[in-house]
Amino acid sequence: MKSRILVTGVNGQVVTALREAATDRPDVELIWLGRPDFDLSDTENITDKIVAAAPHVILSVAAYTAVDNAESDESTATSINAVAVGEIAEGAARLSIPVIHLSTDYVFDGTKPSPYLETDKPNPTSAYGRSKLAGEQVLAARLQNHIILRTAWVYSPFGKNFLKTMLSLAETRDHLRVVSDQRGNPTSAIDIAEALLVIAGNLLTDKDPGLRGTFHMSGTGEATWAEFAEQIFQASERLGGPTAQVEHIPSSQYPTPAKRPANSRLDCGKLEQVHGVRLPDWRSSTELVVRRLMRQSSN
Ligand SMILES: NC(=O)C1=CN([C@@H]2O[C@H](COP(=O)(O)OP(=O)(O)OC[C@H]3O[C@@H](n4cnc5c(N)ncnc54)[C@H](O)[C@@H]3O)[C@@H](O)[C@H]2O)C=CC1
Repeated sequence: MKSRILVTGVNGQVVTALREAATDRPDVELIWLGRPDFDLSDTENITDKIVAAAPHVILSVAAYTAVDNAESDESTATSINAVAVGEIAEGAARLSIPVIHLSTDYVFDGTKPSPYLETDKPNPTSAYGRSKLAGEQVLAARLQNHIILRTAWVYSPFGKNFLKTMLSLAETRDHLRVVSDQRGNPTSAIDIAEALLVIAGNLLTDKDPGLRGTFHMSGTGEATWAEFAEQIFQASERLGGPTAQVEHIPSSQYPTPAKRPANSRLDCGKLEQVHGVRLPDWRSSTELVVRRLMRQSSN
């Protein structure tokens, strides 16, 4: 029997990667609920629509992801990232199915000197981080059969992300100033999508409570944004694409409305131990994404 997997969102980085990942999986039937028919800011109808779709598992991917805009629009961010997640949990509870929910490194304040563990206390410093933490809490309170997967620094050939911004800026500039006092784990949406399908399979075949709960899932290896940019340009230059010199600057020289954690690194050992999932090294995945974008632009 095919696993019927409901994904929230119809586009965006991870959703698009999931569409691709499912195309060569005859054992998986992906269904999407997204705008305009399914709007997470219209929290009234979410539960009924989920129940009507009758999935075996839900991948809760869609979110209000405009980190800086959330500072001046926290109520919308909270409605989409937390209140709606409670309604998704309610739908799952009615169907007795699991929810796998994506969350973020921004639930932490970044003051820890080493990678964050699932047991570390969240302390978000931004409105977006607070809204995502509230989503985690509402899900955990309403549905035992859940996984919260915190990821970070997502990039891909799709949608908007740092990697695509760097390549596009390098088309017109030969020198870029990039923040070098924030450290994290760049994570490819393509790798996230593959992992989500494995983890969904694990939940559908095994009722063990040990497989449920909160897990960290980011690319293997770490970087600052400046180092990430340098790696992108190295790959791009090798493949005949645009490149630029990267000047390392402190965050104080690149002020943003939302405060970002200085340390975003996530310890992903628990996910590997419990689910057998370890995402590839961020450098090799960066190369793959740059390669794909180069191919697309030459077609
Ligand atoms: N992008 C990043 O660097 C990180 C993302 N995450 C989390 O990963 C998940 C996926 O992120 P991305 O794919 O990068 O996001 P994205 O911004 O590329 O896509 C967001 C998706 O949410 C949908 N969406 C937004 N508002 C909606 C609404 N009111 N109703 C229905 N759908 C709505 C969009 O249509 C889109 O499908 C999100 O839950 C995000 O919080 C976690 C850590 C880092």
